[in-house]
Amino acid sequence: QAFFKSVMNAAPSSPTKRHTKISVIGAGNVGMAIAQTILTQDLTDELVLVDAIPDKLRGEMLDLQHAAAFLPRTRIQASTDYSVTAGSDLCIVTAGARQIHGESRLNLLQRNVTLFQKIIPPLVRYSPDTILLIVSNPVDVLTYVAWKLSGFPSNRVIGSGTNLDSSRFRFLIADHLDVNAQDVQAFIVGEHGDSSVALWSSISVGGVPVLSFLEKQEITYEKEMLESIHKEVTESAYEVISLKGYTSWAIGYSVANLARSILRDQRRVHPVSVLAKGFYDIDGEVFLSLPAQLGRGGILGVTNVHFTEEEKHRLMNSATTILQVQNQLTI
Ligand SMILES: NC(=O)c1ccc[n+]([C@@H]2O[C@H](COP(=O)([O-])OP(=O)(O)OC[C@H]3O[C@@H](n4cnc5c(N)ncnc54)[C@H](O)[C@@H]3O)[C@@H](O)[C@H]2O)c1
Ligand SMILES: O=C1C[C@](c2ccsc2)(c2cccc(Nc3ccc(F)cc3)n2)NC(=O)[C@H]1Sc1ccccc1Cl
Repeated sequence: QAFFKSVMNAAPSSPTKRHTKISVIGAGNVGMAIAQTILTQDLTDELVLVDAIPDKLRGEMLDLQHAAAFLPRTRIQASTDYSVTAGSDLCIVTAGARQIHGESRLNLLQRNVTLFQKIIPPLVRYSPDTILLIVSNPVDVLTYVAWKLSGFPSNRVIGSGTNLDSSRFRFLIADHLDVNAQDVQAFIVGEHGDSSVALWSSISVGGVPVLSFLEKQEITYEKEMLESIHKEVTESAYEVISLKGYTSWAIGYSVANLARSILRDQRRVHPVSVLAKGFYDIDGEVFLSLPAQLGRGGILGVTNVHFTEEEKHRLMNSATTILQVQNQLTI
């Protein structure tokens, strides 16, 4: 029998709310942290998990479904068959091969390119209008690979880039100054990881730029303090790896934050990996992180932020290095 008596003239569920579907490819440490955060924050109507290992995939799906009593209603599916991703608004790619002990980064990269050759075409085939958000490392090169394999316009291919680097940077600055990290704005740009570039002019606390209004000697101290904090961003990543073997929670929250800006058309500015060709004298087809506005159409624009000559030089170096790596790939 009906559980509820039908109510006369009950309004249909709001016809205006757009149905959203997110697919997460790779149900590992990172993919599951992203999936869990998306569910907790009620970011989608449908969540799909794809992986190459069927038992792990079904186990993760059942375990998340069993939390339904504590979560906003979300349809959760999982399959090794990419048809389950059909009609996705956003596809988040975290699939990656694990580094074999002693394996070169280039060899690992080529193995990940081979993985992408199997992952990207079916995602595109089943969701031709989707936005691709790449997390797998090396993320800047793999975002370029996804763009090439997808044939999508570059505004619909985004790399998480230095989004995690910047959020760690914001935490460390906030911790140093004993303020709330949400009141710290700071952009790390360029290449994700060890060679990233901290944009000093972008750092502000409670809307007050850190380096302005300081006397010259104070600026020197502040810059040395910020340089050491920037170095600690990388050191803390390696520390987490050495302590727990992987990272998950920070990348989970940072990527879910990108998904929110995209799917809710927030038009917020995030440091993410975009096709940098044409910006700051970069003329190669290379993806690097720049402060970019995110919305329902993906990358809506790239901010015209001021770079010092040194920052431009370091960005150019990263572009050259990445282009050299890309030229050695078979895509
Ligand atoms: N960009 C960043 O800031 C950032 C941060 C942390 C980790 N990462 C990267 O995220 C990636 C995943 O990290 P992890 O800790 O989750 O690794 P993991 O090994 O736990 O998960 C990777 C998953 O990919 C799956 N997979 C492999 N081949 C596949 C295929 N063909 N189709 C679908 N799934 C496939 C594996 O089965 C595994 O479950 C790594 O490349 C890592 O470097 C990036
Ligand atoms: O990019 C990663 C992947 C990594 C990591 C940690 C130290 S070096 C890389 C991570 C976690 C688990 C697996 C892997 N594998 C992997 C790493 C690099 C690569 F090129 C391919 C695979 N990486 N974990 C992380 O938190 C991030 S963020 C980070 C890493 C270095 C400097 C600065 C930052 Cl903010």
